[in-house]
Amino acid sequence: MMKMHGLKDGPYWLISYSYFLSLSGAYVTFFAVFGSLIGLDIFRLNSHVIQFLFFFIYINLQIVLAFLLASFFSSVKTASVISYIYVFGSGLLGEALLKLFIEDTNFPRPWLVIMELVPGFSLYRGVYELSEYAAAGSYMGKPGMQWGDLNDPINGMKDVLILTFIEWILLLLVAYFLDHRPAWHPIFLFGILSTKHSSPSYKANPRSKRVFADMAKDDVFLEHKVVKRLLKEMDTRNMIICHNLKKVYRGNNRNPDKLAVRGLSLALHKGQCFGMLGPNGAGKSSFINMMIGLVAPTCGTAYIHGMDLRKDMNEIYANIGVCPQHDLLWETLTGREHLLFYGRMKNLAGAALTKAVEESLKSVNLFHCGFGDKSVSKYSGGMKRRLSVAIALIGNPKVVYMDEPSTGLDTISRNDLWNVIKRAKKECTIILTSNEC
Ligand SMILES: Nc1ncnc2c1ncn2[C@@H]1O[C@H](COP(=O)(O)OP(=O)(O)OP(=O)(O)O)[C@@H](O)[C@H]1O
Repeated sequence: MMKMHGLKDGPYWLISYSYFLSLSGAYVTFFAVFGSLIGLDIFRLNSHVIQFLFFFIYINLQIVLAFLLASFFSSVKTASVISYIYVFGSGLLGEALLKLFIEDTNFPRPWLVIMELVPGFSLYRGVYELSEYAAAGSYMGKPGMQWGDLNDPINGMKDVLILTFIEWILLLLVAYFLDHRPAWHPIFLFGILSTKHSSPSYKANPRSKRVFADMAKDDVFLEHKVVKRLLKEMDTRNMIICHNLKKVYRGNNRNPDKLAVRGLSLALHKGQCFGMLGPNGAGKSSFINMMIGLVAPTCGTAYIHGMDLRKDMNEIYANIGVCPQHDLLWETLTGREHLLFYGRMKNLAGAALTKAVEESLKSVNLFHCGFGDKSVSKYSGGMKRRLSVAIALIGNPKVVYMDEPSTGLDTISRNDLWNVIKRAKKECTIILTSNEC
């Protein structure tokens, strides 16, 4: 969601990574300090440098694994269940299986290293070695594992440190790579093949054909022609051109495929405000979601000021503003803080940012009576909607998408909102949807 407001991949990764690293770092430090204070030998006797290295590398590996999981699972619940199974499973297996193999001197060492490729097992091995050295040190009145002990042939810590470090770097690259999904990635290819496979299975039912026949009015054909001419003349600059944009959701559990957007062609100039009216399920959100890169079109494309939806989404994000169907606001932040945050993402800074935020608050009637400085939890539905519109408009985007901006508003709030939109359309192109005629 942050991406569509202009947050670039690099800062997003850096912020998320730093956040999880500081959280896990604080957690492990607390354990180590608390453990030392209550006299646990494992923390007290072993070299602090080795402990730091081991836990530091391991938490980094754990974060990278979480990033990797996130690119495979779209559902948070599935990802959480899999993570819990993995954590408990690897812990139990470590205790029941790996421990036996570590203590069996006849068990081939290379096999142990292979098993420790599973991060949960390498964690188990590291903790096992630290506790063994601490116990021996305590028994003999000596320190636990020290730097020189890493060369001890029965000490598995050196292997663990090397393995986890290599895995951290490799998996970091894989996670970053998967997040960007280049076209030739095997998983992506599988996606293409399955889409191709499923596309022919889509058959428009006779009823939907009839609907199309009803809708295929002269102005629709005219718009198709205009788009074709513009594309032929390569005149896509300063315009929004949708060319035969289509969305089919693949059916699952024996449900048929669902045609949500049927080959939409459209040409819009700067200063135009294009409204899409239609009942629930007409495909309005699917169209907006394709235009803001949330879902990929099944076929067709769109050009936003010459940038192709299929290839230039990152550049497009920097030029669009989005007011989603449901307000995505932080209840604890004020309206001003929201606008400062999103303004910075649109590359505004210093006096320009302060001015833009003030003007923005005034334009949506949140400036007077100090509402801009109250937390969003105190806002009414209409005020939240107006703030979402202000967020979409900040930073002078070239195109603004608003998905049902007036839903749930009373007549006065709705009039206020239309006035805001009317003023804004002088500077940009606005595409909005509504199910109220
Ligand atoms: N992810 C999805 N998977 C399958 N079908 C979907 C998906 N998203 C939307 N649809 C279906 O596509 C059709 C169009 O949905 P869409 O949300 O685009 O319509 P809408 O006009 O925006 O309606 P609403 O105002 O209720 O949001 C609907 O029949 C909907 O059930």
